[in-house]
This record gives sequence, C-alpha cells and structure tokens, in this order.
Amino acid sequence: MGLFEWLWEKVMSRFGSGDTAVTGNDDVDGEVRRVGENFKEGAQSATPDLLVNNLKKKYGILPKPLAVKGVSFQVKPGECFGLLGVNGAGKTTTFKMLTGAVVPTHGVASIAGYRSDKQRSQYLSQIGYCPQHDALIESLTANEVLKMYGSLRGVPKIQLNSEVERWINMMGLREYRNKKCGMYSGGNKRKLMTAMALIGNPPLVFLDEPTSGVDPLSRRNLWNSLIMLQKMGQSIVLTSHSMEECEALCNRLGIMVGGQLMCMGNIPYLKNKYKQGSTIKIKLRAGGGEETIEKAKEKMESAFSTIILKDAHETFLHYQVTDRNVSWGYMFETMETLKKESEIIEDYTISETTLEEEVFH
Ligand SMILES: Nc1ncnc2c1ncn2[C@@H]1O[C@H](COP(=O)(O)OP(=O)(O)OP(=O)(O)O)[C@@H](O)[C@H]1O
Repeated sequence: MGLFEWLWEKVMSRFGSGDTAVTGNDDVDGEVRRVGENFKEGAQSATPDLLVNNLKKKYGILPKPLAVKGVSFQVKPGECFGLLGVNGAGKTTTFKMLTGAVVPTHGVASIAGYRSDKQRSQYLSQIGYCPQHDALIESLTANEVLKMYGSLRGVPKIQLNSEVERWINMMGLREYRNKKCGMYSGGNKRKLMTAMALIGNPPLVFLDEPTSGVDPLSRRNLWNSLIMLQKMGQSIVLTSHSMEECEALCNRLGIMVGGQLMCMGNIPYLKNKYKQGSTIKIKLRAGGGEETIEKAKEKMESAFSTIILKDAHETFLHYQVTDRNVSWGYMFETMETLKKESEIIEDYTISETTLEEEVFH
C-alpha cells in the first residue's frame, strides 16, 4: 500500500467520499477562515506569505466534475508545505493554477500581497517552479540553462557565474555541466529542473515531485539545500511520493482527496490523528517450518484481539496492534509469557508504528 493509498484510506474512513463537502472538518475550516481573514485586496507585505483562497478548476466545457473544488491554504515564510494525494487528486492542477500555467475557474492566490489575477507579473516574479514533467531546451547545457534562468531571475551579471557554479555543485552536475541536457539521465534532468526553480532565490518555490528518479546521495544533498533555504526564509510548496522526503522537509502537510483539501497539519499531528498503534516483530526459532508459524499465529491472535498480520515468512512475523489503548506494559508482559511458554519465539521487538511503516509495509 503506497503513501497516498494509506492516507486516502484514513481520510476517507473519517470524511466519507471525495464528493463530501469540507464542512465540519476542523483542520481545514480553521485554515480557510484564517486565509479569508488575511486576504486583503491589494495589501502588499514584506513577508512572502502564500495565501490561496478558494481555488477551483473545471477543465473543458463538457459537464464534468471540478478537478479542484475550492482549495484554501496559507504558507508562511520559511515554511515547507507538502501537498499530498492519490493520482488524480488535483495536486498538479492546483500547482498549475498557482504558477499561472492554467487559469482558475474560481478563486485567487496572493504572494506578499500581490494577487495572481490583478498583479500577475509581480506575483509570478516571486515564484520558482519545478513542474512534474521536465521542460528543458535539450540542445542547451546545464551551464547555459542556469545562466539563462539566473539572468531572468535578476541575478546581477557579476554574480551569475558563481551562482551557476553553486547550483551545479549543489546538484552534483559538475561532470555534465557542458553536455547538452537532452542527453542527461532522468535523475540528472530532475536535478537541473530543480536548480532552475531555485536559482536566484525566489521567495516561494513550487516543486512537483522534484526528486523522482534522483539517486539517494543527490537527494540528500538537495534536501540539505532546501532545509538551508528554508532557514533563510524561502518558502516551499512540494509534492512527493516519498514519506521520508516529507518527514525530512515538510513543516506541514495538506492531504487532497477528490479535488478538496481534506486535512492539514504537521506530521506528528497527522500521525497522532490517524495512527494505528504499535508494531510487534517476532523472530521464531529456526527449523520449525509451517507448523511453528501457525502455532505462533494462533497464540498471537488469542493474546491480542485487535491485531493485523502485516508480514510472515519462515522465522519472522510482523504484526500491527491497531488498538491504541493496548498498553506497553500489557504487550511486554504478554510477549514475555508467550516467549517463555511457547518455546518457539526466539526474540521480539515492540515499537510505535512509524508513519513510514504504516504507509509502506
Ligand atoms: N488538461 C486536462 N484536461 C482535462 N482534465 C484534466 C486535465 N488535467 C488534469 N485533468 C483531470 O483533473 C483531475 C486532477 O488531475 P491532476 O493531474 O491535477 O491530479 P494529481 O493529483 O496531480 O495527479 P498525479 O499525481 O497523477 O499527477 C484528474 O481527474 C485529471 O484527469
């Protein structure tokens, strides 16, 4: 089960189908109210807050459901906001509306008080954007592309070479800097796209799956750079399929379902809200075969009423205790008794189920 499927299941079990109105959802309602209060027409501010006010999008003229059904949220300076959702939830459409690639059917956004509709060029000048699909001029080298983007972003001529150098090094593109980017691997294209979004330090950066296909070392380097930029006050809006990436970077997550934002919060908050209890991993004595596994399963099922078998093979069982009220004391006591009495359990561990485990295992 992937991250989005997991979140989808949790959110749907709480809020019903994607067509359900957001009414009654405290997580989102509070934020929507704040955006409404903060959204003052024409009020410029020194801080590059992103305010997104009731954005909707309907594609084409045929009677089809809205792709985005009224999304509102706020991103503060130095904040990294993660937008999550299953395929088709409306994330890319939301990104496209916020970056001026498609015109919203309804609603408006503002950055530092510049409105996306009435002050379009000032609004867009605050933004860096790494779209989901690479959009490169394939006959140019990384050096040339970054010089072009740096110039467009207003990096002074005297600093341009050092700024390009900085991003080439940060993204690990040294070796390829003078090669045409059409020849790059998928991962290197993503790195260059991300550098294009970040060069010149725009106050707000939209990154649509920036590290898909990027090798682990470069991904770490990029995360470190993004954390550094956040500390300097740059804001980031991100979509990702990696829970690890969200945990490393995002201060808050918003979960989109069927074109609507269903809940928002930081990872500990969401985890606490949707968490499923504890994890018990058991190492069985070797050589017992299928019989030992079945015996262990029987004992676990009679000891715990709310338990789900997540994985089982040869000498290993992985359980999730879904009832959050089962105490650590009870679990340890029970497992110790089973270990002593059954003589088939060699060892075990009990831990709080991590978000990563819930999502990916
Ligand atoms: N250009 C378009 N014309 C018509 N419908 C579209 C268009 N782009 C997206 N849609 C529809 O809008 C809905 C939202 O799509 P969107 O691409 O925004 O979702 P997403 O959450 O970004 O998904 P993914 O993770 O697959 O990119 C989907 O039902 C999709 O089919």
